[in-house]
Amino acid sequence: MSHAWGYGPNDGPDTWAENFPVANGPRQSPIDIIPGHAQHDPALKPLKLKYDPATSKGILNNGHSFQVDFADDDDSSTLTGGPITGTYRLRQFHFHWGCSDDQGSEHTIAGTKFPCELHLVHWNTKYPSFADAASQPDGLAVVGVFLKIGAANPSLQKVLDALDAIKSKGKQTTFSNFDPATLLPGSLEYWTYDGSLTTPPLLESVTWIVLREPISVSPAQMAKFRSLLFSADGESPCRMVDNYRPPQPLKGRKVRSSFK
Ligand SMILES: COc1ccc(C[C@@]2(O)NC(=S)NC2=O)c(OC)c1
Ligand SMILES: [Zn+2]
Repeated sequence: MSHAWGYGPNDGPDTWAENFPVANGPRQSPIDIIPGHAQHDPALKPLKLKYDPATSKGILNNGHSFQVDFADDDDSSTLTGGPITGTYRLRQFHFHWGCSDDQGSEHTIAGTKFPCELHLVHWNTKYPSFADAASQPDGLAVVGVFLKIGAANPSLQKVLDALDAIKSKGKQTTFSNFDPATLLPGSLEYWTYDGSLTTPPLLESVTWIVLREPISVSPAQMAKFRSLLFSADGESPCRMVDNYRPPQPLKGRKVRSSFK
């Protein structure tokens, strides 16, 4: 049985627990990060992100967001270091955004919302596949990057230029030779905590690594995100906006920082 879920008044985040009871679990994401409550952990290692542009394959409108998918059959594009042990392979990246520039991110910083948030999804190679890893408590590691209104971002523009080809749900096209490292800020300082996927099935398998420094996005570039549709061809058009889950209860979890 397919459990249709979305971000609207009848199928949005407040309804997800009906079909996915883990929505009320002990390690749900996103959260509101309060910098003064985070504890600096000097044992945390620097993040090491090694990405090969040759691994980028395609870009897809999945009806909830859009994602850029990567070849993950070897260790060409990986995350190591940081709070994780071992090697995690890059699987995909995607975004969450709002209907206006005053909302859209999933994580918030002392209540502050950003207009957009990038998620770079990696899976633990101690497991045989992404699908196996997604059900394990140490299976995934997601790097979250905030987007803040400012100058137009040339690297992001390469991604946005592909959106006309994937306007509606189910559309995809090739997206080759893209280096996701060009979407990272200058500093890789981060907060980290144990959490979950932020859409159904909301699996509690994510080590979150949220970067402190945002990247820039222009108002015109935000308008491009909002040109996408949740709906498929032939359905009544529904603009893809506000595809974010609000912060969830911390339930005693500690948030650590890699910086003082
Ligand atoms: C079954 O595996 C899944 C399912 C959904 C997502 C997407 C998402 O729920 N997770 C994050 S993080 N943001 C999201 O929107 C996923 O991403 C790793 C993996
Ligand atoms: Zn996400």
